[in-house]
Amino acid sequence: MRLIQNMSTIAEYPTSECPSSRVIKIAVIGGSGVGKTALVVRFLTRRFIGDYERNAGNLYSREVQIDNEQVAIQVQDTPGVNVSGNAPGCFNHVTCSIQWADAIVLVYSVTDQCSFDLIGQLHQLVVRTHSDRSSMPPVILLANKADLLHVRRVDAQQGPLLAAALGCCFYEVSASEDYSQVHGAFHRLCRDLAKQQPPSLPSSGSGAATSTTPSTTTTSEKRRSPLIPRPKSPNMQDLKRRFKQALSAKVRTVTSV
Ligand SMILES: Nc1nc2c(ncn2[C@@H]2O[C@H](COP(=O)(O)OP(=O)(O)OP(=O)(O)O)[C@@H](O)[C@H]2O)c(=O)[nH]1
Repeated sequence: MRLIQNMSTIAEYPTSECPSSRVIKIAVIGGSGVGKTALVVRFLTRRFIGDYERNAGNLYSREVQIDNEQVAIQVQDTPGVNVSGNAPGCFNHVTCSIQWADAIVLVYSVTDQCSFDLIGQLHQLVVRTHSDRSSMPPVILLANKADLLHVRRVDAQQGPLLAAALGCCFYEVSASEDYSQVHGAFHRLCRDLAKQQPPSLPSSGSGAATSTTPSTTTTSEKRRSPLIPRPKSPNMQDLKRRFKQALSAKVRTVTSV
């Protein structure tokens, strides 16, 4: 029960009610099962939760302190992309999330060579999606599941080489074992973004995605089309339900031992 209450600290703010002057939007993209949800939840709550249903795309928000400034972070978790091809809805969601975001986190798992091979294509998608803009959003590359050494399939050198080729920062992390690595990667991205964006007035409605009042939009929002739909509405009920499921599964395991 306490855990579930703590989850409410991932607060959601319709942007009009957001107390922060700055809103940072991050999209997390990668292959299926690479640990995108685990990473997002780890960053936002410090907790690792092992059991997730396949993610259809949830938006998480919370307030964090960056360089003595209160910043609202919105993180869009996107459906996993498959090498074998996804339903068009998945690509629409991913593309939409890329359009919406101020920064992109590309994720692969060190246990899954296919997820590594996908990164080049996903980076291309980011480049194409932002081709009409003057600048690319900052991108970082995360190699997740570093704790699973015995089933590693992607060499440790491959990640940094790919990141250098793509011109982005690289972090090898483990959502399950090490909070500080995960926090370090996301926090650095937020700091870089916060430096780029001047503090702005709270934006209207649900942000860039649905803004129809250019006079109140932020600098980063001005770059974006008002026609871009917001990827997917926040769904805390869904997250709390998953939390309950994970907890009751653990209780069942304990009582059956
Ligand atoms: N050992 C280990 N397992 C992890 C790690 N991160 C995630 N997992 C596990 O990997 C599985 C998939 O994690 P998710 O966070 O659901 O992955 P996802 O990328 O959101 O998956 P989709 O929603 O299907 O695309 C879960 O069983 C997690 O417990 C990690 O760092 N180490």
